Amino acid sequence: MSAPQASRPTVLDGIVAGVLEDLAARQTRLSESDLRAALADVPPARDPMPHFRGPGSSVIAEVKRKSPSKGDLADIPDPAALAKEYAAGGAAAISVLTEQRRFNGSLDDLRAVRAAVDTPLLRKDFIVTEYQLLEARAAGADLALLIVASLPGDELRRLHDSARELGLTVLVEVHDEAETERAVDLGAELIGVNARNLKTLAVDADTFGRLAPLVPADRVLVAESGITGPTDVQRFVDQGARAVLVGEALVKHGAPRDAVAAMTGLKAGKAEM
Ligand SMILES: O=C(O)c1ccccc1NCC(=O)[C@H](O)[C@H](O)COP(=O)(O)O
Repeated sequence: MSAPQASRPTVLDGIVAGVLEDLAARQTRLSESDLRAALADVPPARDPMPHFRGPGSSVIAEVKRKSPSKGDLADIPDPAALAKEYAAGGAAAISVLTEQRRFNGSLDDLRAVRAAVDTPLLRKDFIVTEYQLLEARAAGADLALLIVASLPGDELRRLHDSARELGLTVLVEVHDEAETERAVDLGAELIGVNARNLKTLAVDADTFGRLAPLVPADRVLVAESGITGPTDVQRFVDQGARAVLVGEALVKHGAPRDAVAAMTGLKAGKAEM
């Protein structure tokens, strides 16, 4: 009998490996106890849930320079200026990609955006340790992303509980049926369905419609990736999304404030009218 084949590392494995190397370097500069001490000066996290549960679609507008699937998207020399445009357009939250190697983001971007707007902020990264949650809160984030695919076994619950103890709202991201079941069992209040397949990086717009029925109605569903404009948003709202997370279409748009405004406040059922 031949030995079992080790499964090949996925795109996600590669990203997380780089994230862990960069994290180790930061941890040598700032100990976890010093980071915890710094939290004493940070105001409490904002709660984005009332906005998401309010009438019409909410937009989580992303600051995203680059991605593994598309390469360079936009320069964004001043993320704070872009965030102000998003806020003026009515974004319910702003997502800042802080991963450096593949997305060209940083915690400095998050801090700059925090200083510029009062809108709830999401640290969008590949979070696999409590230290990264502490960094998120210390930089002024109100939400943190946890990707179910990168958190096996008890890790998901452990980090979810730690994030909640820090006052962070958690966006729990799923890609398929099994991950959705784990998110629901966890009791996640905010569940993001990411249409981007992490093995092929292709976006499948039907993913949301497939997974949404598996999520109880008391949870808030976010549709993520590949959303190009109000027509896409309307389709996801009709399928049960309360919010959409949009990166590429906004960073490439000449008028991001107007683009956010056009995606905000859409109500289920409008598409049939
Ligand atoms: O964007 C990628 O190529 C990517 C690849 C691997 C893991 C994550 C990736 N993106 C993170 C995101 O989830 C998106 O930035 C977010 O959903 C916005 O997507 P889009 O509107 O399509 O830029």
